[in-house]
Amino acid sequence: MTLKIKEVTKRFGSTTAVDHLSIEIPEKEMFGFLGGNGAGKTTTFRMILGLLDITDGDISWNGESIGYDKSHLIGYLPEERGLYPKLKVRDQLIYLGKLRGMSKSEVVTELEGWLDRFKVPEYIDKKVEELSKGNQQKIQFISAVIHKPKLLILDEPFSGLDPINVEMLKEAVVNLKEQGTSIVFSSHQMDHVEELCEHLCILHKGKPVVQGSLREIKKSFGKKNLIVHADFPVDFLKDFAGVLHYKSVTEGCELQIESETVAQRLFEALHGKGFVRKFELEEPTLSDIFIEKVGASYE
Ligand SMILES: Nc1ncnc2c1ncn2[C@@H]1O[C@H](COP(=O)(O)OP(=O)(O)OP(=O)(O)O)[C@@H](O)[C@H]1O
Repeated sequence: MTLKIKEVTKRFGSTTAVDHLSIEIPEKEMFGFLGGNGAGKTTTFRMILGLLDITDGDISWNGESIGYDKSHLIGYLPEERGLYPKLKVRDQLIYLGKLRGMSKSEVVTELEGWLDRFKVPEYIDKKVEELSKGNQQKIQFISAVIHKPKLLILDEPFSGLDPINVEMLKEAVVNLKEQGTSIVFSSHQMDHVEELCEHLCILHKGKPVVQGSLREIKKSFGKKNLIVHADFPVDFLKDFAGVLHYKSVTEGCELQIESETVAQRLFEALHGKGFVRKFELEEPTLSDIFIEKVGASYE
């Protein structure tokens, strides 16, 4: 089971929201779909769901064209949450589950399982409007997964959740992946993507600017974060050529450097000045990569 997005373009009049995007997402994969505001993420999701026509290109699921008729295979947690406030959780989910071909008893069994898992079994008889925003989000998540979709699209799944609920939802998402669900997920919180995704794509103005495995992407960026802890003042390092950012910390400094060769020069400059307790080159974070690739041309 593979989702294939092939050379997909979407135009709204003179605006090109998605521009020649190609992605493949296999089974048991959690794929990170990143981009700044207006990059084209939601537009892509809506094309996958068949809610928007594709201007050019093709999206297929397991070799077959995808569209509205495949909606029972897909689960979607939209960024703008949309539950009926006056309905009880049970009735809401029965309604949504039936739309996806489930019987009432199947929905109730699944729903009870999920509510137990989220430690809120009593919510079954509550109206949505009686729940806090974060708890409404749990219900919306359940509504996206209750029919056991093969492909799950999560738009900013963790926004608005407290750290305990973030962990609970992460665990649920990882379990679904392990059971075989393909998951595409967008987030502005890079640490979540870094923790959960093996592959990712960063979109900028509709075009993919970084794409591939997280490990390879990091490797190709080189180690540009340097940590220096020393028993003597190290602020003279900030004046060296190739030092892009300098931050003083209690034990020394943290630097961003142009390339690994700059680190070699700094290492030599520290020689004989005193005791150096730490000199460590670190891989860039996903946030560093995002800022370098997208930030440079950000409006
Ligand atoms: N129905 C529409 N009509 C015209 N333009 C649209 C429409 N939907 C989206 N756009 C434009 O397409 C571009 C991509 O928007 P999209 O909502 O896909 O971005 P996004 O990456 O989801 O952003 P965000 O992170 O802010 O949710 C934007 O320039 C947006 O204004």
